[in-house]
Amino acid sequence: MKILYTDIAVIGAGTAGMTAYRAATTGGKKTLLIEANVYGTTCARVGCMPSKLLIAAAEAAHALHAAPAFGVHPGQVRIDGKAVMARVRSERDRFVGFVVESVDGYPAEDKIHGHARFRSATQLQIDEHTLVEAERFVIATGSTPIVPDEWRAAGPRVITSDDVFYWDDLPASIAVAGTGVIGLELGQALARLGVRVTVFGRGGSVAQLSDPDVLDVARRAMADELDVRFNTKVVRVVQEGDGLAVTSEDGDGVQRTEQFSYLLSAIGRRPNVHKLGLENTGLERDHHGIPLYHQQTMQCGASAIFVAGDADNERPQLPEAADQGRIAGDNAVRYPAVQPGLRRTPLTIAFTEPQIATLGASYEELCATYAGRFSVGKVSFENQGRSRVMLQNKGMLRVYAEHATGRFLGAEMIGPRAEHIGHLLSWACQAGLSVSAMLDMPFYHPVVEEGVRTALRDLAHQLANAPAHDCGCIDCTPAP
Ligand SMILES: Cc1cc2nc3c(=O)[nH]c(=O)nc-3n(C[C@H](O)[C@H](O)[C@H](O)COP(=O)(O)OP(=O)(O)OC[C@H]3O[C@@H](n4cnc5c(N)ncnc54)[C@H](O)[C@@H]3O)c2cc1C
Ligand SMILES: NC(=O)c1ccc[n+]([C@@H]2O[C@H](COP(=O)([O-])OP(=O)(O)OC[C@H]3O[C@@H](n4cnc5c(N)ncnc54)[C@H](O)[C@@H]3O)[C@@H](O)[C@H]2O)c1
Repeated sequence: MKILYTDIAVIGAGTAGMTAYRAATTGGKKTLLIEANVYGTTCARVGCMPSKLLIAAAEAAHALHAAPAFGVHPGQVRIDGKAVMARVRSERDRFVGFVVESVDGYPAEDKIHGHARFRSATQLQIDEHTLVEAERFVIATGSTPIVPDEWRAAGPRVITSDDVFYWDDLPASIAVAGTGVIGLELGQALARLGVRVTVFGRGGSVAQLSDPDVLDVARRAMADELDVRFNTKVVRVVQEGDGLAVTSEDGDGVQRTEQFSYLLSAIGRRPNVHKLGLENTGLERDHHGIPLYHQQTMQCGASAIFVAGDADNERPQLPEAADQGRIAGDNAVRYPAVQPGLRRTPLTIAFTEPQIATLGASYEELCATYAGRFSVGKVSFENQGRSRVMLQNKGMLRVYAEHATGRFLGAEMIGPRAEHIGHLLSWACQAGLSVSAMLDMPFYHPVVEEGVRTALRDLAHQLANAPAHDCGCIDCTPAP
């Protein structure tokens, strides 16, 4: 076996790994980037970009469907599934091309192809061909969609989001298991493109939401348009002809078997920390097998091993993979004199319609750590002026602030323009603004942001006139 010596070895050439590699080489260290699969990143190849391309097509179809309510009649609408998927794939390939071009620019001697596995805290084995001796390591191995074995046994019609973006036509029907971000984004987009879709949620969760009031509105908003069945689990999947028979069971134990072309397993993603030989490193790990690490330095214990991106499962989103990769790469260079890097205010956006955003501390986190010490303000978008003008008057925003100081802590929402409102509020949160300082900011008219002002006014009123928010017994309600 070939033996290579290097300062830093980065495992995984996704967003986190590429950012770590660039930080490490910029820091003047000899660095190897090891990738088991094809280059191009999850985000560009099968994640953020192709999913948003599919959603963009779905929005175009939906705009035509919604037009008659404004007195605009587009006539017969025809969705050409082959053309939809051709654009998704060709634009996706363009984005992937840019990433591959970047990797092509890295010196050939810095890149190794193969599956990396720790043999010790200083040595990796790559497949059966190479041993890498390194002083420092960055684990940036990403995550993999979860598919229960009993579903997988039903054959190739049980798929994950990875498969959708390789279709060359839209299917007739699909069952989606999971009401997380992937299940709802893809389920709604496919339904808008004329596919018969049923989404099964084993509980009542909706994407990343935890606030019970927002969740309640979100469940209704999703069910208004989509066949989404909460508290209904998939209990059996059997191949039948060239499709599947999917049996589900609702909260009353009533079972129902229906036929679909596919079942999309969207029940979460598992960090790729297994089959990595972490047991040979001496690192302390949590019950998922993820090494314990410091959230500001990304360092695993006091070791020379750092972790970044979906692999640590802390905030599995693209901007986080980039931030964490940079911090891990910088600190691998500085090791042992590691430094805290910039971790930003948490922000998540689901590109459903209405969009869903959370930022800062979630309601669930506040109830766990701030119970009785925060206040809540809210607005419904039902009668919000601009939202009604656009016929997008669905949703709710709840905003949170520290009771003693009025400092803004976070928000959860489903509603129009949530991708922009999420940014606006997360910037206020990171800047440490108080609710009164936020209310001093300009608000134009007529804009959806006037709804944000209504929620903040309500929050200011709660801060001044009401006792701090009592979360009640959140343990008494069933888990989503
Ligand atoms: C359908 C979908 C939609 C999404 N939409 C969004 C969105 O809109 N916005 C957003 O912010 N985020 C979104 N995400 C999440 C985002 O894509 C991920 O958080 C991000 O891509 C993770 O980057 P990463 O570098 O951690 O992992 P990856 O890009 O997956 O990179 C990990 C790499 O490590 C390699 N690897 C694994 N194990 C080994 C090993 N042992 N040896 C060598 N190589 C190995 C893998 O082959 C892979 O190339 C979406 C994800 C999905 C699936
Ligand atoms: N817009 C975005 O930023 C975006 C889009 C897509 C994905 N992502 C990232 O990808 C990650 C993974 O997404 P996801 O939707 O797969 O996971 P998720 O964790 O968001 O949701 C999984 C859902 O499946 C349910 N579930 C779990 N086990 C189940 C089972 N056995 N049967 C039925 N339901 C079950 C869970 O209750 C949950 O509602 C997300 O955490 C997110 O960070 C982000």
